[in-house]
Amino acid sequence: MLEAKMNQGKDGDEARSGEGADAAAQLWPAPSGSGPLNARVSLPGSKSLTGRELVLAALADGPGVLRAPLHSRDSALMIDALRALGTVIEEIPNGSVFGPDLRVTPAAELTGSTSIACGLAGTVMRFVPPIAALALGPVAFDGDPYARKRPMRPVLDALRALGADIADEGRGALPFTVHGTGSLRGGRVELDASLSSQFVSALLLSGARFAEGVHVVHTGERVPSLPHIEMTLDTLRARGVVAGSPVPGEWTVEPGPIHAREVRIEADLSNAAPFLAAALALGGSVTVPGWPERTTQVGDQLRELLTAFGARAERGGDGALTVTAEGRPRGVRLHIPEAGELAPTLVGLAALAAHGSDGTDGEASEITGIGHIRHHETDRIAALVRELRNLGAEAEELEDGIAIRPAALHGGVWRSYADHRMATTGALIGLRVPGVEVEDVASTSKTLPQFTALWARMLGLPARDPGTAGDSGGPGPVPGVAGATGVAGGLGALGLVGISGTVAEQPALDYDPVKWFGGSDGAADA
Ligand SMILES: O=C(O)C1=C[C@@H](OP(=O)(O)O)[C@@H](O)[C@H](O)C1
Ligand SMILES: C=C(OP(=O)(O)O)C(=O)O
Repeated sequence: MLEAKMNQGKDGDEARSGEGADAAAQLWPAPSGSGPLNARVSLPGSKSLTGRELVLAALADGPGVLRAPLHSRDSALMIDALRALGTVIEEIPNGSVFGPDLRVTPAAELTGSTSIACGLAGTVMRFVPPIAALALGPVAFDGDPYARKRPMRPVLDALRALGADIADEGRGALPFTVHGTGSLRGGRVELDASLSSQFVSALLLSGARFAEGVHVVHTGERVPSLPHIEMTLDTLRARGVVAGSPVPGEWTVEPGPIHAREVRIEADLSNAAPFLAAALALGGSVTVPGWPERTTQVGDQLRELLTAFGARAERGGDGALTVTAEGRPRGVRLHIPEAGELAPTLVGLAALAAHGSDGTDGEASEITGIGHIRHHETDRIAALVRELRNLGAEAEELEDGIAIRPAALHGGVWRSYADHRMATTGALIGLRVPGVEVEDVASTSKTLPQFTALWARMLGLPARDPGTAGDSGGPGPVPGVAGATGVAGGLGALGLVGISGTVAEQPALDYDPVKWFGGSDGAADA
């Protein structure tokens, strides 16, 4: 059994007490401990699959059902967006602690004259505008403060070229208004997707409903996160749509019906990353059940990626993946343009490899091919380097990655920048480094509202009563964050962080897309 102790932050109770305190300013003392772990962690549904299946169900030729979907801030925003456009989405109780199934009844005619909140969800801000173009009437889009900095120009320009009328005052970013006319011509369009694969997925997901379908031709250098485009094609084909990639860098979707279906959403394998990585941080094993035999989720690459750090990864006959390790990650050299979503966890492991077993015998690492993660929930390269240095790491920004040299880590505040994967990376480092306090752990509600409770369960710590926030800290819900609402109601037993959590203003980072990508195409002004 793990010997775990709770880190008590410097300002401890004082920093956490006070009704209505800003959740973003709260510090969550990351539990540290000594292994070995022997844990089994079940995870809710995939963000990327839930988002796609919601969109396709809303565009389908009849009512459909999503079994075991994700319920989180991102999926709640997607549900709200589709409802605003006339889709009926109802909950079907299923007894799961992760929330109900969903019945989706497409609108007879998509309706505009509404507004859509994107939060910080790339999937909502990119996947919904093409649907809005198919609705009748203006649809105004906006999001969290930082969402206005995420690149949108390539997908907005592509939609215009396909026949849409979009007003963005030249920003190439949120806020903008799509003036839907009820239909879109579609056809061939060129677009630079080097900043995000979501630009391509956005056009493909709605493409079957365009009069001429869609043929997307990528014009830039590398397209990141290719498995996510493969996932888009896969979900389309499963609904009878003719979709493919005739040559690398080009994708086609034929016009035609998107068939309604009942679909079971796989567990989120990217959200498995920090949990499986914990086996490398502390030693022992962590098992995630429900690991699909075949999947388009990039999280499946964790089997190889964690092996590179020195772990063993085995998928058992029962469909559970177990990662086992000795309790000290090795240094790595990884080039992972496909797996940017996993990068924060892998960088966290690299920092622990550099720390070594006692801060004196660390190994260097370099993780590259991830320049596009500067455009995720925050500039993840700058944010990771800044927070690692704050804990004593020798970390350096590369143009498309991060280099880490051996150095002893120490405790301190780990800022999250409203980024769920920054928060979970702080928790991972805190397992081995006492005294790490994660600011805004509530940001994990973006894709995993149960993060702190599942983390506690993995460590054999009691999950706190949701009503006792503000005490000595630990893996309970975050004080000052609204309780579970809407579709996620009733998950209190897991002590989840509310999905309607406070939106955090992020500390300023030197976010300069022009500097990093040599052109302003697709990037909002910093
Ligand atoms: O389509 C999707 O569901 C996603 C695509 C990827 O985006 P990028 O291509 O911008 O990396 C990924 O990182 C993101 O978390 C989810
Ligand atoms: C990049 C991510 O999210 P988004 O869908 O908002 O782009 C992510 O979840 O790591």
